[in-house]
Amino acid sequence: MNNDKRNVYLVGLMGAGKTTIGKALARRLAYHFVDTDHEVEARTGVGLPTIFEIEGEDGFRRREAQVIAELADLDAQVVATGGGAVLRPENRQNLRASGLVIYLDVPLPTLHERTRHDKKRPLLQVSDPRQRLRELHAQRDPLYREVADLVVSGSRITVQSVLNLLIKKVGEP
Ligand SMILES: Nc1ncnc2c1ncn2[C@@H]1O[C@H](COP(=O)(O)OP(=O)(O)O)[C@@H](O)[C@H]1O
Ligand SMILES: O=C(O)C1=C[C@@H](OP(=O)(O)O)[C@@H](O)[C@H](O)C1
Ligand SMILES: [Mg+2]
Repeated sequence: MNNDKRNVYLVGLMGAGKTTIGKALARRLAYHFVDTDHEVEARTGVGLPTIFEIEGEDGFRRREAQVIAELADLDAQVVATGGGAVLRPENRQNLRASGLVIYLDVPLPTLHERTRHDKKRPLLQVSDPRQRLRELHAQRDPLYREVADLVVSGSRITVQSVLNLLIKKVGEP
């Protein structure tokens, strides 16, 4: 991959498969895998719900931005970002400057199905998580598209389909 696109970043809403696809993609590319949520948890020693409880979403966003800024200095990383990483302009800038960005664009019913029993996503612990997902989609879809080099759409995105598009875009890794 060319010089200024050193990493691969996956963006998209909660449940899109950034963590799942990211891990498999890293194996296929022989890149290092980093999940920014896991990195924030490893650094703080507590889970995301606790961080949100103590520091609020803003505190979490600061920590997330710090992790992304550090990753932007590295090479050969597949990075699963958190769904809200695109909210901060500095993150959008860092992603675009240091990697190829892939938007996993998954239909809302699938996202809801995949996340409905989950307790680890603080933003979805509300009385109407479907409505929350709709709102987040309305707010963020334009931002995902703004940063993305590639958009992969569908309810059954496979690592192979991502890999094929990636190769079409930038050639064999
Ligand atoms: N491509 C996929 N096909 C089917 N299920 C998936 C796929 N990607 C993720 N999942 C499932 O959806 C849930 C959320 O996936 P995850 O990778 O954590 O999403 P994200 O990191 O984007 O929030 C997990 O239970 C995972 O097993
Ligand atoms: O969409 C969001 O704002 C968030 C998504 C989560 O990551 P996933 O997208 O991997 O679930 C995690 O960063 C946090 O709960 C906030
Ligand atoms: Mg994830």
